[in-house]
Amino acid sequence: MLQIENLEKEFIMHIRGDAEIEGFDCISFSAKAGTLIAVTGPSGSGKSSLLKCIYRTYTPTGGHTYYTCEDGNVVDLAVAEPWEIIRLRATEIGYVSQFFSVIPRVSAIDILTNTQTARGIPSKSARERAAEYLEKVGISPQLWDMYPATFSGGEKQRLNIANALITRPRLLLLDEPTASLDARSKEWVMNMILDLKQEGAAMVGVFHDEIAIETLADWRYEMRERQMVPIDYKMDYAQEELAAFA
Ligand SMILES: Nc1ncnc2c1ncn2[C@@H]1O[C@H](COP(=O)(O)OP(=O)(O)OP(=O)(O)O)[C@@H](O)[C@H]1O
Repeated sequence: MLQIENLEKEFIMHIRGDAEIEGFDCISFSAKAGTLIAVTGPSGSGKSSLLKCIYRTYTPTGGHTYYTCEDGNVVDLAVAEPWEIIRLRATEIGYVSQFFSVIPRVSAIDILTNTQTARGIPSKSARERAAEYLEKVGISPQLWDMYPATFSGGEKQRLNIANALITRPRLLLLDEPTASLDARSKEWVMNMILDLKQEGAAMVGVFHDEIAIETLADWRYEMRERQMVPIDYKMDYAQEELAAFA
């Protein structure tokens, strides 16, 4: 469903005399329907930038991100027109950011309701589903009509995840979805991610949490020296590729 070929990103800082900051180089991997690719690696190695390049928050410097749409068409997200990216984000591709930017003066239940009505779902069923998802991620009913600006970090993160999952995306990008969650919240969130995976979604997620990786990931890569190296013992070819890299 997602085939990434030689994707690269370099940041040119025009206001700093065109200084170059290295992102990543020559990244290739694929994510099939119903699988999750976990990306690990040290801080600053380019993990979030990779997800942002796939989602096209950042424009890659080179390479391809072939995505097979629900209608069977293949779109190269790396070079697709902005209108196409907006359309796919509205219908098929979800993203859970590392930090949730709260919409001011919109309640938690309205955020989840609006996400669905914007996709044409009637408001009554959208609201019912919003309540169901708030319950699933363990947000107390007394908070449903509150503004998330006052929520704890973990509550904001759970709302963030519910907001991405409620649209049932076919491709989901997750940037440290279980960071800042306690064990119980982590379990709720992991179960919801597993449900979506079983429905056939393809996922790429940045993780630091070993339990989440063990529970959710089918393939595991590490960002090392600007490249993505397979490190999962479950993968037959991983050792070979690792040997070639060393
Ligand atoms: N918009 C940007 N402009 C310039 N440099 C950027 C930008 N975004 C990221 N970078 C740089 O790219 C490098 C990789 O950053 P990135 O956020 O992708 O790392 P990361 O592996 O996700 O780190 P962490 O685990 O700490 O979140 C860093 O050196 C960062 O400063």
